[in-house]
Amino acid sequence: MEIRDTALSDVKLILPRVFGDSRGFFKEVWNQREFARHGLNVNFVQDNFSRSCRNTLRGLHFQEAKPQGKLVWVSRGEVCDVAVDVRRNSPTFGKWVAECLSCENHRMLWIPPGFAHGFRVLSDEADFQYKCTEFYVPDDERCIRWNDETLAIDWGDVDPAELIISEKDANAPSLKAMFEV
Ligand SMILES: Cc1cn([C@H]2C[C@H](O)[C@@H](COP(=O)(O)OP(=O)(O)O[C@H]3O[C@@H](C)C(=O)[C@@H](O)[C@H]3O)O2)c(=O)[nH]c1=O
Repeated sequence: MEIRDTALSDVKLILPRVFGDSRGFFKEVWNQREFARHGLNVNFVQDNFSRSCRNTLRGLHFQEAKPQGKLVWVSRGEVCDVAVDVRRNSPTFGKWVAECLSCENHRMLWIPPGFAHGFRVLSDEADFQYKCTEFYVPDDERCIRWNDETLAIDWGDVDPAELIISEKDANAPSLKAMFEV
């Protein structure tokens, strides 16, 4: 398991070792000792799985009082995954990183607490899995508009009219409205 820095150094790109053979492949997706070796001492309490069709966009989501760290990967299909630093006093507040995660490239992201997260599905369908360091607290959940003009996230080549977005996400406030910045 290789753990690399991204443009936002607290967000890590994880490259599992993939053992392929005539049956298929094997990989470890989470190894506490490997994470700890890189200074990541995390305690996961919830595992999530979502299935989405092409051009579904989920996000951007975070929890305010009980921020969740997330280890995310794709077990079928391909997504453009985005993490946004929303830690108020961070020098990189409002900066984001995007990474293409797929069942082919085996890439995973570690998104620490204090980041908003979202993804767009690039394949016909995508199975998205993630481990969380805090339980889901619906009242604590916050959403930021996916096409916020301050963030200006590059979601790739897509007609916004073709995106499939929940009502909650479509009505999410801007970064400015959320943080009064
Ligand atoms: C996230 C979540 C949702 N739910 C329920 C609430 C709701 O009825 C239904 C669908 O919820 P949502 O529409 O919020 O699902 P979704 O838009 O997939 O939410 C997820 O988006 C990605 C981008 C994240 O980063 C996640 O942390 C999570 O916020 O599932 C749970 O029971 N537990 C959970 O942990």
